Amino acid sequence: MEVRARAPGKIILAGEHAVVHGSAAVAAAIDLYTYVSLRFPTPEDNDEELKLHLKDMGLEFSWPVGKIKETMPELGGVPGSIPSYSLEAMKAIASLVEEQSIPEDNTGLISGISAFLWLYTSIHGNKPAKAVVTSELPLGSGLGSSAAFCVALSAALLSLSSDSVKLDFNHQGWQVLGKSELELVNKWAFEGEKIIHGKPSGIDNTVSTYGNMIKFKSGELTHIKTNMPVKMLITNTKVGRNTKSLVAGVSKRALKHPIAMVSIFNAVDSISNELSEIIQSPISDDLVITEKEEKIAELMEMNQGLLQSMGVSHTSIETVIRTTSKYKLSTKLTGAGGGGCVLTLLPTLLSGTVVDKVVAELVSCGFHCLVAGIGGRGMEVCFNGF
Ligand SMILES: Nc1ncnc2c1ncn2[C@@H]1O[C@H](COP(=O)(O)OP(=O)(O)OP(=O)(O)O)[C@@H](O)[C@H]1O
Ligand SMILES: C[C@@](O)(CCO)CC(=O)[O-]
Ligand SMILES: [Mg+2]
Repeated sequence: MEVRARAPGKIILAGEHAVVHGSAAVAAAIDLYTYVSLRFPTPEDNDEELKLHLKDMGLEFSWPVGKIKETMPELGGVPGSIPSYSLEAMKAIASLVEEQSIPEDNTGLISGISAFLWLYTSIHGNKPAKAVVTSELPLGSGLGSSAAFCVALSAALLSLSSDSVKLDFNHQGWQVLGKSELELVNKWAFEGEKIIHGKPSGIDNTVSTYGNMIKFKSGELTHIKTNMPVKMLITNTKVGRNTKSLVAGVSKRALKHPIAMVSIFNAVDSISNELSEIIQSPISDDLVITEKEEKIAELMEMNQGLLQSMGVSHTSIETVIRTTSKYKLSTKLTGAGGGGCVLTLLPTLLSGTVVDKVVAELVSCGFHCLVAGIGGRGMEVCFNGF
C-alpha cells in the first residue's frame, strides 16, 4: 500500500512573530506544495530499513529498523495519542541523525530529518518503510516549507495507520480528509514544527492543513471568507535564515524590553484584526476595491515597521522595499524574515507593464520573483493516479 500526501506553503499577510506572543495574524495558503509518498515494503521486498529520500536534493537516508529499536526502546506507535517528547527520545533521534552523512551545506536539514524520525517512530514504531519527499517550495525562505513538510508527512503517516484516519480508498485523485482527521493531522504536524521551530505558534501548520485564508490567535483558528482578489508579488531575496533562531531572537528582545515589546505586539494585533475585516467586508465596485487595497498597503507598511522594530528585517528586505516604493508599491516581509521572502501588494488596476518593470529591477538585484495563487487548497491525500 502506498499513499501520497501534499500540503501547501503559505504567506503571512500580517502578524508573524507577534502571533507567537499571542497577537492575531492573517495567513493564506499558496499553490506551491510539498509532497510526501509513503510505502511499506511487501514481505517479498525483504527490506528491513526505514528510508527517507529527499528527491530534490538527491539525498537518501536509511536506518536499519533493528538499530531504531535498539536506540529507541520506548517507541510509541499510537497514532491517536501524541506523546510529549522526552529528553531521551530527542537524544536518541539526534544520535540516529548524526550517523547519517549530511552534506555540510545542508546542515539545516538536520531539524527536518529529526522531525521525520520523531513523527515516523511515534506513529509507526520501528516498521520498515520508504518515504519520498519533493517540494515546490524554497526551503527556509518564509513560505512555510517546514510546516508543509510536517503536514504532508503527518497526513501520509496517519493515512497508513490502520484506524486513525478514515479514507475512501476508491476515490480517484486527491481527496480532502474529514474534520476530525484534519484536526489530528494538524496536531501531529504541530509537534513536528516544534522540533524545527522551537516555539511555533501553530499558524503555519494550521493554514497548510486547512488551506484558504485564516486568522489565527492563541491557537484559535478563524476561517476568513472573502471575495476580494488579493494579488501579491513574492520576492525571494535568497538570503538564507532559519525560523528557530529568528523566533528566539524576538523572544530575547521581549524579555529585555517587555513593556515596549508588548506595545508592539498589541499594535500588530490591531493591524491583523483590521486587515482581516477589510478582506472580509463585501465589495460593491472597483472603487471599493481600490480603497481597500490602499488600506491593506498601509497596514502592510505599518506591520513591516513593527517587524523591523522586532529585529527581524534585513538589508536585502530593505532593498526590495526601496525598489518597490519607487513604483508606489507596498512591501513587507513574510514568515520569519531575516532574509527569505517578501510580499508586495499588486493592486487590481496596476498595469502589467509596471509589474514587468518592478520584476526586472528586482531580478537585476539578484532576487527571484514569483506570483503564486493565494487562498487555495489545504492538505490532501491520494491513493492512485500518481
Ligand atoms: N521538503 C523538505 N524536506 C526536508 N526538510 C524540510 C523540507 N522542507 C522544510 N524542511 C525542514 O525545514 C527547515 C526550514 O524551516 P524554517 O521554518 O526555517 O523555514 P520555512 O518554514 O521555509 O520558513 P517560515 O517558517 O518562515 O515560513 C529546513 O531547513 C528543513 O530542516
Ligand atoms: C515567525 C512565525 O510567526 C511565522 C513563521 O512563518 C513563527 C510562528 O508563528 O511559528
Ligand atoms: Mg517554518
